[in-house]
Amino acid sequence: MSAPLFQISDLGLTLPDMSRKPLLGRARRIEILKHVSFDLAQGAITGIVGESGSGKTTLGRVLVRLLTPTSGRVVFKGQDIGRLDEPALKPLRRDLQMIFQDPLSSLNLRHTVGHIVATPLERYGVGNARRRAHEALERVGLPGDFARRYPHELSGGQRQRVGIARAVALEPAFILADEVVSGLDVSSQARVLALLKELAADMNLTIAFISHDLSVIRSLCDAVIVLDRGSIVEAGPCDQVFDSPQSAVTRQLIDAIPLPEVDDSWFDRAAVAPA
Ligand SMILES: Nc1ncnc2c1ncn2[C@@H]1O[C@H](COP(=O)(O)OP(=O)(O)OP(=O)(O)O)[C@@H](O)[C@H]1O
Repeated sequence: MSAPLFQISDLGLTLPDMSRKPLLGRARRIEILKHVSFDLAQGAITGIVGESGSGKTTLGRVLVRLLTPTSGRVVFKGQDIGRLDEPALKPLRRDLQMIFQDPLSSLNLRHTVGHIVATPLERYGVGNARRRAHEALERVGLPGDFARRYPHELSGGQRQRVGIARAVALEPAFILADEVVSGLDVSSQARVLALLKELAADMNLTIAFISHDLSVIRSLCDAVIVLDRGSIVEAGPCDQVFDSPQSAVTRQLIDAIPLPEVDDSWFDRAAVAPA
């Protein structure tokens, strides 16, 4: 088995508490992440779940080093990126990509889709940026004339594909996907999830997938981490955690999964169906 892409040990993060008036001019600090330790296996999709405010997004932002940990180690490809300054991080940034929840706010609406996907490639000095952008768009199922369109001319699912194309065009080692299907209808959700699964397998991509929707996590992820108030309460292979949850927090989250909607016609069909 290959070494984990990420090894996180005893990670802690405190931030100034902006919700309260600073005492003597200094904001009180609050502990957002506490003693967080886990590995992310190379090529695996790991779900990060937990109630609102449990620290999912904060943890994700530490993984892509948008936030600097206060304590502990965040070892990525053998280097503790929590300790690196921006110049030292620069060569690693291409490997650490993000896909956002709301593609409309993360895409520059004044530019064509082709330009949006090509821009990071140009910034990293990748040759043939335009051609590679077209290839990335084809890879996510947006061929031909999509490169010439503008984000407002696309559906929500198509816009999310542009965000995915922009990330995968850089051929990163890791993608953080934070609530990326929450804004989509059920069939677009299913198509985007299938695409992520296919890309992870084809490109040996490691993905951390943050979601409040456990049914989505179950259908997509290999492993899952359950957070509660900034700490991990349970982690393991997805089937194991869902089939025999060990923590009360996990059980509550699983119990809260809504049952699929069943209308009257379902009962009619069930009544006439052979046993
Ligand atoms: N910049 C910040 N300054 C102070 N507190 C913060 C900051 N960012 C987040 N927090 C707090 O940290 C905690 C974790 O927030 P985070 O956004 O990571 O949770 P989450 O699990 O992603 O929640 P949600 O599912 O609602 O998005 C929350 O209590 C939040 O209020």
